[in-house]
Amino acid sequence: MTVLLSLQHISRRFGGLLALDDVSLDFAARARYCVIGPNGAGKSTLANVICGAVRPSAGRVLLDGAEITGRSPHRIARRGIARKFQVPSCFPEASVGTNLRIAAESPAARSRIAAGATPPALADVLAVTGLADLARTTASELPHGRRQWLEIGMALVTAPKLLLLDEPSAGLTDDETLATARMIDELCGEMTVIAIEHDMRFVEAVGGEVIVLHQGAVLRRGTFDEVRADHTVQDVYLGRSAR
Ligand SMILES: Nc1ncnc2c1ncn2[C@@H]1O[C@H](COP(=O)(O)OP(=O)(O)OP(=O)(O)O)[C@@H](O)[C@H]1O
Repeated sequence: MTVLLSLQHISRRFGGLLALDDVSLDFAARARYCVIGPNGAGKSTLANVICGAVRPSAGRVLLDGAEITGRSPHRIARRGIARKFQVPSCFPEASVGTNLRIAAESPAARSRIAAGATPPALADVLAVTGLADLARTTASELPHGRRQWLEIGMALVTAPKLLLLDEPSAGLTDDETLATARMIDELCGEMTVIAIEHDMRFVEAVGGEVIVLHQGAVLRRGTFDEVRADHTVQDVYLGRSAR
């Protein structure tokens, strides 16, 4: 496999608490992953380390073989890691199309183009995010699910190598949850997608590799079926929150 992102012996302490404990993970290019685990397992800290919001106490982060450990979020975004947070960050008074154009002009997008990346056409982004009929709609008028998709679209126009999604199915209807999983399936032809999730229906529908974190360490990684059948995973996580 071609490794896009490599986490090597990552630890992160917050005072006396070890939020990440010697985590080593490789993520392949153009693949999809879901990171699951109980509350406090270290999922957000892992995402924060990847995108530069949190500096690891130990270990290295490599993107395409180049070390990015401890770089600022802006510099990491310019290297091709885009993150969509749970809380929307689009411009509410601007239209869907304008929001996408603003994101396409961002420093991250410009750096990616300068590095030789080809950003997708806005029409393609509107199509893949299911927003083709809503390009002129003001973002604040979008229902929650569509606004989440706009946020994904705003990440896509920066031509990322890696798209990091924080609980992408939170607050979505069942249909929207499945549509988001299908969207990820389409996107991972172009980029790696890592979703931090709680909703096991979504994790199943995404269908990529599942990484289970527990107490800051990787408890298990495998297919959805492998992870679901694992007794330790059932004990620490699935027994409490799966269907
Ligand atoms: N900035 C911080 N300062 C102190 N402790 C922190 C900080 N960020 C995270 N932690 C602690 O690190 C541990 C892991 O937290 P993290 O948010 O990464 O877990 P999580 O798996 O994302 O949990 P959740 O599913 O509840 O969001 C928790 O015990 C949390 O309280």
